[in-house]
Amino acid sequence: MTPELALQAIGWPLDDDGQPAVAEWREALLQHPDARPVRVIEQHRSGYVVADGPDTGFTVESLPEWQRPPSYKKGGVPPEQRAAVGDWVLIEPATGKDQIVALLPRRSAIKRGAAGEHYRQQLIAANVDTVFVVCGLDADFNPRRIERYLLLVQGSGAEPVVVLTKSDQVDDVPGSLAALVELAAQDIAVRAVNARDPDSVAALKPWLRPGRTAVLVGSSGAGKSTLTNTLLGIERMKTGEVRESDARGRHTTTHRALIPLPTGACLIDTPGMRELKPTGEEDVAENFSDVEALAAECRFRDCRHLKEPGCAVRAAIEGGRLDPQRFANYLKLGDEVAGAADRLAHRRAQSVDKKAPGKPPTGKPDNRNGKR
Ligand SMILES: Nc1nc2c(ncn2[C@@H]2O[C@H](COP(=O)(O)OP(=O)(O)OP(=O)(O)O)[C@@H](O)[C@H]2O)c(=O)[nH]1
Ligand SMILES: [Zn+2]
Repeated sequence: MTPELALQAIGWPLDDDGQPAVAEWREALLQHPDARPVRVIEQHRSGYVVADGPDTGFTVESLPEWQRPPSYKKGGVPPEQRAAVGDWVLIEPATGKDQIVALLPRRSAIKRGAAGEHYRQQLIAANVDTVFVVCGLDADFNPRRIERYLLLVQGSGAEPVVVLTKSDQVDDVPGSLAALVELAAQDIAVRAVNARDPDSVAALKPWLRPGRTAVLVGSSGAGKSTLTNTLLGIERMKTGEVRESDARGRHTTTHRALIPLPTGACLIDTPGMRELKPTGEEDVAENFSDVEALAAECRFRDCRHLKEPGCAVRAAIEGGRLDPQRFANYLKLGDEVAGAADRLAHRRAQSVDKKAPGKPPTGKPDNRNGKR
């Protein structure tokens, strides 16, 4: 594999003349004749892990101005202007590690609001061509959640494609598609697939041409790992089995940030992209009213649905009326939301402390009674 083709396999938009298909990138390469492009696959405080092809990864020194804390006003660079996963940077040989000398302009940037008192943006992935918003056609099917994801993708520069999985498990696929009819009206592609079937998943190939980068987003159990496996043609990632001993939802998938596909495209898999992290304000009960209704029938009010007698939830699972995976997911999301809610409450308590009367004024307008 030539160096150019190795780069293409991890998303480099290679043109017929061997140069990148982005004019600004060509210019940047001309300005740095000793530099070569690499893609960021991991971001750390001390530096970056980058790749120059499939199955490579090495650390490089970041630009000095990216190492200063964001609060450092003079010469400090705000976090969203520093390289993130998916970014292309130019590196030059230096004593010790190679050194980043430039960040190539982003073709797209997927961001989300970070939970917290102060509004803060978080860059999740850069230079993504396609965001597959994955949603099951089974009980997971939720047009409102799809809209939430689409909102995240909107304005990023990446194209959203809604992928409805588990088409083999439901009778009324047209009915679900009808519920998304407004999306088609907005020119957003919607594809129903059986994520386990390569022929069916082939419907996504138009977005997986060589040099293209895609990400899969969607809630747990939507079928992202299954889709990835089918696209890879091998059993690479562990798909979510019920985590009996680990119902608290530890991730079983082995993490790898850049996954080259046989089609010539690549997938970026960052934890932040796999799911929208709950902010702590979500109501899990709303999404799992079936489980909540069952739980209300358990003999003990504080039933944890493990081995307690008179547990209506376990009875429903054993009787085939409740999908154990759905229940496992209910526990997992419940834990996530509870954890996030704790952090949120903690942070709010801290900010109340700071604004407690008696402290010297901060010079900022007093918004003690204002709404957040
Ligand atoms: N029959 C059928 N089963 C599917 C399909 N897509 C996913 N599944 C099953 O649904 C379950 C969850 O799928 P995963 O691929 O693990 O879901 P995920 O989105 O990767 O979930 P997390 O790793 O928790 O984020 C697995 O048992 C899959 O085999 C599909 O199209 N058809
Ligand atoms: Zn119970």
